[in-house]
Amino acid sequence: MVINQFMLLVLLVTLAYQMLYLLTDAERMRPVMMVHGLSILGFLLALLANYRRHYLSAALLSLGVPMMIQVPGVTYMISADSGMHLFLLSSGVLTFLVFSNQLRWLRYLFLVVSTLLFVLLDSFCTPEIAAVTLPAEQLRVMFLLNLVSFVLLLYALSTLFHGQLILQGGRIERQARDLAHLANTDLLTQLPNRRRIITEAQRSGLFQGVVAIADIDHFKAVNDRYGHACGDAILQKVAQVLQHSIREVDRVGRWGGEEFIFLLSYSSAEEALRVLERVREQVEATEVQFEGHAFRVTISIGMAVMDAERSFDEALREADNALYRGKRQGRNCVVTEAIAY
Ligand SMILES: Nc1nc2c(ncn2[C@@H]2O[C@H](COP(=O)(O)OP(=O)(O)OP(=O)(O)O)[C@@H](O)[C@H]2O)c(=O)[nH]1
Repeated sequence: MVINQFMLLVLLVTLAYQMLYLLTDAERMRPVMMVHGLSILGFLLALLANYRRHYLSAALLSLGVPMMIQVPGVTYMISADSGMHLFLLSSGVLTFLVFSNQLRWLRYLFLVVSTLLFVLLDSFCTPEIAAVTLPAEQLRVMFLLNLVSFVLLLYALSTLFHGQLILQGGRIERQARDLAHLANTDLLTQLPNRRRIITEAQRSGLFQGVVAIADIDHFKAVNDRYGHACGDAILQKVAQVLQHSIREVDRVGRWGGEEFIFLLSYSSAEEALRVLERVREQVEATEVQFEGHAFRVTISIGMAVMDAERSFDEALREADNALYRGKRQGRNCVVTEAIAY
């Protein structure tokens, strides 16, 4: 893509010069026009190679033709006083555009060859031995034009690399965000997964709140009777209900299997119990549609307070014990260490 754009640009500039010489000084500039003609042929071949996906040939032609044929050829014809050979100094930067990292030896080769060529042309191509004799004033104007073009070319290349860097940075940032999302999200329910919840609970430090574990009742029977896909649909629906039944400051995640976990920042256990009781009722009242059938499930919830004296792990153990008791007491209930609703 970049080779194509670069080639088209050089081709257009060369064609423009060719037209200018043809219309103004065709007789005198004939040797230069021959070099340009040869270069145009090379550029067309480079474009063709690129189109046919022969990328190495395209890369070699796209840098080889201007650096090894056009610039040295024209400099030799009209002398180094034209400043044409300055463009050879940009080859070091251009090689990064044309050759991939696997071909970096070609970058060094082009850099060395074009620098040597620059020194040779600058030392030996004087106006006295030039095949085309141009007035000193015209050579001076050409030198200035070539110098400005050379600086603009370097500026354009820096802008291009800078733009590519910004684009790449944005892409890496997006990929990192996507990866973090994938690593922290449960695929089926799209809730935060166990790892995310643990990280958040540990990050909260002396967090005053409630940990609760909710477990779908008799879920194995649903799976066995209606199939795993039906079980998945129920898990997704229950996850939605749980997510919508808590405040933004609270968290609910999938703990694993048919278990969900809550991190609630309520000031008292009674308040948290009221909220969890409402969650339980909402799940009970929700109808899950699957392949034309309607299903209802219930959940049992065990909860425990987490504070400065009771760590997340301890509170989690207690919530698990409470849940176990809730299951034994008949399910579809919210249980703490002391009270069952
Ligand atoms: N469809 C589906 N089923 C799952 C998934 N993860 C776990 N399960 C099933 O959840 C069921 C859990 O069963 P049990 O632990 O025996 O508990 P239960 O049948 O809900 O009974 P109680 O908890 O005592 O009310 C098992 O059949 C698991 O295969 C899942 O991602 N999708």
